[in-house]
Amino acid sequence: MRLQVKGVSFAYGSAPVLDNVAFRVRAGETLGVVGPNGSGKSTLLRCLARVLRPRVGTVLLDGKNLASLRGREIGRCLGYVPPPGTGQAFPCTVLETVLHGRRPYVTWGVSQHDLAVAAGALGYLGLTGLAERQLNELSSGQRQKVLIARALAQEPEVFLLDEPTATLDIRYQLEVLALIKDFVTKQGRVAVFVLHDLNLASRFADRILLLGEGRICAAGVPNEVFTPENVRAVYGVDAVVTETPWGLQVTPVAPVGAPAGEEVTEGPKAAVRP
Ligand SMILES: Nc1ncnc2c1ncn2[C@@H]1O[C@H](COP(=O)(O)OP(=O)(O)OP(=O)(O)O)[C@@H](O)[C@H]1O
Repeated sequence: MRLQVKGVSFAYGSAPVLDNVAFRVRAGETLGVVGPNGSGKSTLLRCLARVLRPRVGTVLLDGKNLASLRGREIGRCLGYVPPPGTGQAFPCTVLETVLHGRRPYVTWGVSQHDLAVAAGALGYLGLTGLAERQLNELSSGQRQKVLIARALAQEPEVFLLDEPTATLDIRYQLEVLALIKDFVTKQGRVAVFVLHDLNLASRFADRILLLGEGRICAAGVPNEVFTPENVRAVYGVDAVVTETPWGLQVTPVAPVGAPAGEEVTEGPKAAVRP
């Protein structure tokens, strides 16, 4: 399954938010969408998830216009996890919520296979012991894991995850992104995730899209995108970028224009101001 975004522009009313955004994600690839607050990341993901309709441009899945998908086909193609804190927690148990991810496949009743897939997703996220708990009685991180488990149970062609790790502890930040990357790579699917953590993005995204004010400022593999110049230009932050065995380490040092006293006085200064 290949995702192709062609010239997408979007405005809330008269306020433009996305301007001519275009990119492709190949089967088996993960794309990390990064950028400052308000740069349009969530809006882009909502356009891909069909929550919003782009004013201009098209989104194609294997050449098929996303706008033409109907009914169950949408659920089989797109697994969308909204950012933490979005919407109400319904009066459902954890298991019921995850089973809801099987809805695009269920014809008459829930099958043993559906139950096994849901149980597997609960197990991956360490939620098995919480299966009978009410969703609205969970912590925000636990609730986020349930929504990720529901997307996993959905086995979609394209995962769309908006800040999936924002409320997760460091263990599950690594586990969730590794799990999705592994699934996508092995099954030839696609994942697009919005992340604020540039280090996680560098580690788990094959390619990066750096958004600034609704436009693509840089795109490519992490080494091409996460340069001190790009971080400075888009975030207004001086940063040190170092290579580690686990991907790039982007260390924000100081906002551009900060008083001299707030800057680092030791370390690889040459990388901060090349
Ligand atoms: N429902 C809405 N109605 C009007 N304007 C909106 C709406 N949602 C978002 N916006 C505006 O659109 C712009 C992009 O918002 P968006 O949520 O896509 O940014 P983001 O990059 O995801 O930001 P953040 O990192 O803060 O989550 C912002 O200026 C925001 O104020």
